[in-house]
Amino acid sequence: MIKPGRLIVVTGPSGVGKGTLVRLLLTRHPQLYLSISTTTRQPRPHEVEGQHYYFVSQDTFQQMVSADELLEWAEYAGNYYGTPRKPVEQHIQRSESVLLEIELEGARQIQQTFPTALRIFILPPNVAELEQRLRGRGQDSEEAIARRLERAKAEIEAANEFDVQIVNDNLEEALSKLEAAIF
Ligand SMILES: Nc1nc2c(ncn2[C@@H]2O[C@H](COP(=O)(O)OP(=O)(O)O)[C@@H](O)[C@H]2O)c(=O)[nH]1
Ligand SMILES: Nc1ncnc2c1ncn2[C@@H]1O[C@H](COP(=O)(O)OP(=O)(O)O)[C@@H](O)[C@H]1O
Repeated sequence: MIKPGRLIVVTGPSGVGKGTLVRLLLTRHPQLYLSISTTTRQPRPHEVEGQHYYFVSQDTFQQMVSADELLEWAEYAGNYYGTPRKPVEQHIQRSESVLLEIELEGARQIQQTFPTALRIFILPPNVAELEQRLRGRGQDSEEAIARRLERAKAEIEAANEFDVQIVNDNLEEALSKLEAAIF
């Protein structure tokens, strides 16, 4: 069984399927708490405030950084993203396990502040498939897709820094590997 109150970080390039895997994981294991990030990115049409993200202005984000309200934060493809500190600490204190779905720089910060966190990197079968998934998702502009792909190369090179690497080729198989890593 998973140790109570554990922090689990899931990282990987945009479009690799992190969100899909994490959603499925939560359906099967509702005892896991998924941290809801704060971002300066504009909401996508289906995204709901407080469910997918807390959408804030740059000023508000900066104030949160200054007040040390974020456990980690990073700039990604022209926007800022960060993990609100309080809910994570509260759940960990209650011995509940917390999932963070964040990018590489944030995962590196967590390595410093929470060295016992379990850090998992999700890889695509190949970069062409990653690009297809980003386009197929149909959520981002050409410019946003290009920035995500550019960032993806450096991210994939850092996969070995993580405790576990999982290739998301077949979704069910990747989900099973994710469960095996956590539980
Ligand atoms: N460091 C950090 N990264 C985050 C946070 N929330 C989301 N991200 C990452 O920011 C990147 C962009 O997220 P998003 O714009 O939602 O695009 P998507 O992941 O491709 O759907 C992804 O790699 C997310 O995992 C956060 O709180 N901190
Ligand atoms: N194993 C997979 N095989 C094929 N398509 C996938 C797989 N996993 C996810 N996808 C699709 O890829 C796209 C990006 O997935 P998403 O979960 O939004 O990625 P991320 O959260 O890492 O940016 C979505 O359209 C999703 O349905």
